[in-house]
Amino acid sequence: MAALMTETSQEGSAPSLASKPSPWRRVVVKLSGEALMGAHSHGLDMPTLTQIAADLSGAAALGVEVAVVVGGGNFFRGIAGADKGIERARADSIGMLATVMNALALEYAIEKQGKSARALSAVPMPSLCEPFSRQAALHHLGKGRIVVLAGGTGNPFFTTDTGAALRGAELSCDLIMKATQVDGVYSADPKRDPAATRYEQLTHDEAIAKNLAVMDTAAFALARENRIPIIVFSIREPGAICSALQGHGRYSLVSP
Ligand SMILES: Nc1ncnc2c1ncn2[C@@H]1O[C@H](COP(=O)(O)OP(=O)(O)OP(=O)(O)O)[C@@H](O)[C@H]1O
Ligand SMILES: O=c1ccn([C@@H]2O[C@H](COP(=O)(O)O)[C@@H](O)[C@H]2O)c(=O)[nH]1
Repeated sequence: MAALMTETSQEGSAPSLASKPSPWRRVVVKLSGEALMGAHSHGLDMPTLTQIAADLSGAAALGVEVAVVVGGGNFFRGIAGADKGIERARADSIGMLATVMNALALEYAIEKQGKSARALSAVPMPSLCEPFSRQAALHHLGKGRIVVLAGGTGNPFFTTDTGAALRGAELSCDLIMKATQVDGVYSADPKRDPAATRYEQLTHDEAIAKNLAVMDTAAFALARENRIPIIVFSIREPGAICSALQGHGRYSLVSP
């Protein structure tokens, strides 16, 4: 396990995780729904799903217990539905269903890699997958299975970022890995502001105070309260999850 915390410097200028006193034992990966659509404008791209499933399997092979909270932005976001006139709580229900679709696809793709996986949903739908419970998740993690968590928190008016922070806390994860479209936390949304500058390291307090919207405030606050560090990195790079776990690659570290 200590091998995960390599003493070598990273390829980029991101901060070293090598100084963390204990190695990563259990992590929660927040996987953007949009990451699953590849070059398409929505939906699932099988080669991309396969690549991410291989990366997650590789992470488990490093000896890390891996839980994945999957987003739904490739299919539906509640806020977008509300903008079109759907009552927000109802729109969020549709959004949560989107995350279940992604979780089922990801569970399948991981199993195709020869790695055992279990999808657990915060919105019970037992004919499709197991309902989420802390006990069930810990049981599967203990068996070495990759746990794919669907439905976010199970409640409207939240996002899967908050779901990841919540599951990170209740499953005693020692790291939240935000696998997204950008390679770190910026001073502003880099997709909208080309002058935005990238942080190598910052605190939860700074992320909240400066309203850095790569994750929502509730997620940053929950992680801060439970003293869980977050790394933000681009999932577009093949093997990005394994690299980040080994302290390589480009990421921003958010820590207490
Ligand atoms: N300060 C910032 N630093 C970095 N990215 C930011 C910042 N502010 C906004 N963003 C945007 O946040 C996005 C990531 O969060 P977003 O919530 O959109 O996606 P997600 O939660 O990863 O996944 P999903 O596709 O499932 O909704 C980035 O792609 C980036 O454009
Ligand atoms: O706890 C939650 C998590 C998610 N939702 C709804 O699902 C969509 C998709 O999730 P993303 O985090 O945006 O990928 C989200 O927009 C919400 O509508 C939810 O209601 N509760």
